[in-house]
Amino acid sequence: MQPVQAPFPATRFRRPRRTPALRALVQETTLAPSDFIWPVFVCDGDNVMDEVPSMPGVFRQSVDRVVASAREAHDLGIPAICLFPYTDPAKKTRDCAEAWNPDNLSNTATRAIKDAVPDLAVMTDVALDPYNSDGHDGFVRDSDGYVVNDETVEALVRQALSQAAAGADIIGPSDMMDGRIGALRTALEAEGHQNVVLLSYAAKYASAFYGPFRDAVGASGALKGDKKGYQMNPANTDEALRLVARDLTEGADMVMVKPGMPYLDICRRVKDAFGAPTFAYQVSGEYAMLAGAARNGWVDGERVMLESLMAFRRAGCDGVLTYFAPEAARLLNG
Ligand SMILES: NCc1[nH]cc(CCC(=O)O)c1CC(=O)O
Repeated sequence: MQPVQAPFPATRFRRPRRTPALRALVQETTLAPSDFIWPVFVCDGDNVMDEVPSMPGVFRQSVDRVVASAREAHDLGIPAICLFPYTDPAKKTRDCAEAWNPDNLSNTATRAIKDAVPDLAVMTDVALDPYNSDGHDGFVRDSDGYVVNDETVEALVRQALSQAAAGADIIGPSDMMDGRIGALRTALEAEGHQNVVLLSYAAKYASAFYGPFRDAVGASGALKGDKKGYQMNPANTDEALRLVARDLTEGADMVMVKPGMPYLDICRRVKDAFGAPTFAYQVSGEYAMLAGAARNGWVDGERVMLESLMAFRRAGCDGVLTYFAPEAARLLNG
């Protein structure tokens, strides 16, 4: 782009900023409820709404309540909901078998939502951490604590197939193992799930901003060590582009950058380089910062929320996973 402008006073940038009507005409980016995917935490029980202490305003919800939330999301114009299970610690094992139980919480909730609100897209998470007594996204090797890759990918395939069978529209592998997108795509094609969308967590960083999420799904206590052996180093950018290229080549339909706000440079580079549907995840720690400051009256909660979400769109994202989805949608709908 070659900006052309006359010298002052022929050019006055404040002219089109003078009134709301003029500002609306020159606005470059838009934000709408259709840009959101709403992540929700599912727990056992009936009529349970259990607030996550480090995420004020975010609740673990039993399946009946999640169905009500799904209906609410659909009514607000939010196209998709993303399920994260809070698994009973007694069901967490080293072989993570609960991950592909057809009747686990995630699959039960998926079926219930698709039954009640068929037009809402359901996204599910592929990774072993909610089911792993070691708290990791993959299997941990006894001898040295290494999170093994290829055996984990086999388990992720079983998990994803159970999610597809339950009716998931979008599957989001968040595990960062190598080769999983190709393995998932091959298995989905072979098992009759040709139309399941893969939204790859392609550039997922080893971030401290996931802390409140790990509380929400009960993984904090279980996790031994950190995830730096499979999630990305926050210092790297070129590697993110290589990962996105790799995942698109293996059959990802959409790609994600995670976390969001501290990584908008990555979003912009990914969108510019590939032009693929690009999403960012405004993660739990980002939510906690904004919602916590708002609760304390230190920032204007509604305005920082909408400004932060618009920033994702400005950075080139087609959409954003955000815990603010229903609140933001209500405001945007006026
Ligand atoms: N597979 C794990 C997973 N899937 C989504 C999140 C984080 C989401 C958030 O912080 O909001 C994480 C946490 C992690 O990698 O430890």
